[in-house]
Amino acid sequence: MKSQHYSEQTEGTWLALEIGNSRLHWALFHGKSLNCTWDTEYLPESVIQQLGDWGAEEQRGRGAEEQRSRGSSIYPFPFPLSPFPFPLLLASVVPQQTAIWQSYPNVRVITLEDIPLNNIYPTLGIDRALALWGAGMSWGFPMLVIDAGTALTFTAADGDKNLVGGAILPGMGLQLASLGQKTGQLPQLEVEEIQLPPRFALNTPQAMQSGVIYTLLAGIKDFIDEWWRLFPDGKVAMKGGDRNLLLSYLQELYPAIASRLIVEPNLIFWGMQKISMSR
Ligand SMILES: Nc1ncnc2c1ncn2[C@@H]1O[C@H](COP(=O)(O)OP(=O)(O)O)[C@@H](O)[C@H]1O
Ligand SMILES: CC(C)(COP(=O)(O)O)[C@@H](O)C(=O)NCCC(=O)O
Ligand SMILES: [K+]
Repeated sequence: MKSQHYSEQTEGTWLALEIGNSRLHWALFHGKSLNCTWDTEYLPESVIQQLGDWGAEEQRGRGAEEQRSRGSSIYPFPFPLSPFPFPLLLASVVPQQTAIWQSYPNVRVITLEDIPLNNIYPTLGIDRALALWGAGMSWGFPMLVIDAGTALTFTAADGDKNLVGGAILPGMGLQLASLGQKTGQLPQLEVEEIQLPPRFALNTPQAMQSGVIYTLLAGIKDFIDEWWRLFPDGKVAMKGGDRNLLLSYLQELYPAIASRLIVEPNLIFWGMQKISMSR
């Protein structure tokens, strides 16, 4: 569990949770200021229920630190929380997970209605809408967001905050995993922080890496080229667990594109911040 600096201030403190298809993404806010972020695995339902119990214990005067040592070993916070439970703003693209988080004592689930983009279609992923809103409101529209997560998504809005649309494809991890799972002879590979593989590979793992990486990069370049043809001054922001690896490859293969990218892991949290401020 990786965390940034945490300060001991609790006034107007709230938690933001984005539930992706691979893991949970957390942020702690004091009012509108983002204090720290961290990622965890999905939590067992019993732990989520325990969070409410911890809140009650806290009110009876037991410290969160003590609860952490007594309680479950799966304590989801990189610091003691007190007073607890903080209000939780939740955005999820995993309905089963959304359902089990309803037991959290003070939760508000963000829906597409909360996001002031025009032309949204009803099944648009809330993570895509929030990231686009957070990026556009922070860096300006027109904005194209590339989310290099479980799925790799492109999501764009024009200068009037109208959704232009986007695209969805399997992310790097998913492409490698599906090759391993759906074939008889290909190994299970995971995303590794490796140098660009040889384009024409002479062994199986490198052939899989070459195929996935070079076609992914060519596809990203093609979408960005088309975006700039439509919106020459349009901005491009990239987020998601594979963003840094993809950025390093883009810097090597397409430096002119890489130099114009805004790479920012917290786009969804900026979107949540804007929404929480306008309520
Ligand atoms: N600790 C980790 N757990 C899972 N995925 C990780 C981790 N660190 C890096 N990744 C990369 O992040 C990608 C998933 O991106 P992420 O933005 O976390 O997904 P999601 O938001 O869909 O849950 C995977 O393809 C993987 O390569
Ligand atoms: C495309 C997604 C699966 C991406 O999820 P992620 O990889 O970020 O976990 C998610 O945004 C989703 O379920 N979208 C609904 C369909 C749509 O956006 O059109
Ligand atoms: K995501």
